[in-house]
Amino acid sequence: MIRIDIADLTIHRGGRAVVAGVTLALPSPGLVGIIGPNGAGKSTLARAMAGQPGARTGRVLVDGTDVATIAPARLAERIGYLPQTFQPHWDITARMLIALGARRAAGVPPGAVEAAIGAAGLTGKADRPWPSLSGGERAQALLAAVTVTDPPCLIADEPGASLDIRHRIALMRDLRRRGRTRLVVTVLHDLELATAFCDRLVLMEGGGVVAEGTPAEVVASGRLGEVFGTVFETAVHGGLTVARPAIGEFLCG
Ligand SMILES: Nc1ncnc2c1ncn2[C@@H]1O[C@H](COP(=O)(O)OP(=O)(O)OP(=O)(O)O)[C@@H](O)[C@H]1O
Repeated sequence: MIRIDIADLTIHRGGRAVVAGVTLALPSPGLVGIIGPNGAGKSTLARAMAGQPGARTGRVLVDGTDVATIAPARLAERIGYLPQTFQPHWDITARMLIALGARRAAGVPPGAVEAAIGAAGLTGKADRPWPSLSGGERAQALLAAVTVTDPPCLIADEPGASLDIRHRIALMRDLRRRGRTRLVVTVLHDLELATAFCDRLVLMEGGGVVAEGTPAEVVASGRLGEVFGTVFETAVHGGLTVARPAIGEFLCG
């Protein structure tokens, strides 16, 4: 189990606050989605949670300890961070990347790399040069490299961006399963999947948190349409509130 608390966090980039006075409590377990329009500060917040050093005011606490004071090796064992983009400029294969990921933590069982390759659907492709993998295959390999150690906390920035819909749904199911016993924080642009699968949502705009709670609470806040500048329709499936852009409104308008 792990707990991340963010206390009045402000991060400046390019002379302005791109994360502005954010206070959040993220207790484990659970799947938390960070949503918001482009430039809202989601990735900057996710990186700060993962311990990226840099000038800031306020604090990110991991189990009550300021993340800035935790040794990198210890942090790597506790938090797996999947960046939005990753472009190796050396010759690497998926197997090498996943094996490197496995070295972040002690006690990773023998066979974990092979199992992760299989679970990521990369059997037969794991020894190919990185550039020969498709965008979706690379995304699966990256996620496997981060989750191979089964960290108590996974922070993933748009992990499904290059996946087709079947794989995106499979990914969300996997994150939700992981979120039953771990803390999973993921930046998401697909609001339908975010509202359907996440336990909690954090809606950001202009560096601040404008709504936070269960998907039903965030939808009920009425801020989604305002923040994204679009019209949403909501549906309730089996007690879950799912929001999606009302595409029909635009086709007819
Ligand atoms: N080094 C930097 N210098 C200047 N501005 C920066 C820097 N890093 C980030 N920003 C700005 O900070 C804001 C927040 O960026 P961030 O990547 O956190 O947004 P985001 O919500 O993840 O966006 P997206 O959905 O487009 O990925 C953006 O306006 C970005 O241009």
